[in-house]
Amino acid sequence: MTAIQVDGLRKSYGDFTAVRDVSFEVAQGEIFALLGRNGAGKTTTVEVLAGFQAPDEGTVRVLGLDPVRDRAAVRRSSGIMLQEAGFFPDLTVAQTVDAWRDFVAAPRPRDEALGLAGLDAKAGTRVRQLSGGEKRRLDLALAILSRPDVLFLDEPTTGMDPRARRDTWEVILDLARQGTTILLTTHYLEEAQHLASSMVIMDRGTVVAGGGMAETLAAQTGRVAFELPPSVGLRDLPLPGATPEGDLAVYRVPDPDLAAHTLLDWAAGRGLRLRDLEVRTATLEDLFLDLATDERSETDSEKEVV
Ligand SMILES: Nc1ncnc2c1ncn2[C@@H]1O[C@H](COP(=O)(O)OP(=O)(O)OP(=O)(O)O)[C@@H](O)[C@H]1O
Repeated sequence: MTAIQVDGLRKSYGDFTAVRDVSFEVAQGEIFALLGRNGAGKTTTVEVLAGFQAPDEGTVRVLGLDPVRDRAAVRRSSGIMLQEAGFFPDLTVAQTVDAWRDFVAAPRPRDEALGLAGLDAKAGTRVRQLSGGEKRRLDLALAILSRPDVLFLDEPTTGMDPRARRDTWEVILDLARQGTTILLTTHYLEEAQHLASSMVIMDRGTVVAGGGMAETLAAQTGRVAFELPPSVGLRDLPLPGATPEGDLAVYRVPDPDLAAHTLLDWAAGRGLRLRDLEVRTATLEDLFLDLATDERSETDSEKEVV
């Protein structure tokens, strides 16, 4: 079943169009990543989905409901963790959770929410004494208080140390396993690759890539790089298509393992060593950087025309 549906979304601030013709769907229980550079339109999209802003054009549905028209029902079944939460600095963590519990029907017990967010040890600490990463955890504790069916997480692990980030990933995966649909934005591409089964990449308000995470990455080329042995030229190599990058010969190929085998066999037959050999399947970061490069070359060619 589709939990989140965005179809032809457009949202402007005055003359500036922040989101243009954005469409995607998120299945129930799925973790979906909304990716893009600063200003791409991710937060705007999340705010429309959460009913904080009305779309200018297009249709948005959360659990089949219109977040603006059916605002109360959408609020009841969704949780949201935005980038800047307003806390009362003098309340303790426990008092903050208790205050929020008053606004939620059938909330989780306080200790359960704090436990899930990894904040048990901080219950008695005043909010103003929390670190940046701990504040994000408190945000998460509040967002999951109502056991939401749909959870919007806007950069949920910003400011967390690597351990806390991994712990938070476990919480997010656990929630998804229990059936929660999760839409997250993040600048940590490793995080998106680890958590999400589908994604879209936005740039300047539009979707520039998207689909299933595994399928999208499988369609990307991997990389094989090594230092060219002395007195060997690119043309001597057994596979065509190598490009020079400094001292390295670099292949971008669909099956980097196979290419590496061929190259190693060839080198062994000649008593050569392939120093600094690196064999990598494509990562989300490669895709992201490739898109950025394409865009730069587009801009360059536009400049040439002008
Ligand atoms: N209230 C507003 N008024 C005017 N412009 C806005 C407003 N909110 C956002 N924008 C602009 O809309 C664009 C998209 O912003 P948005 O916050 O959705 O991007 P984002 O992808 O979440 O970026 P980041 O990764 O930096 O959080 C930006 O250029 C931003 O300056």
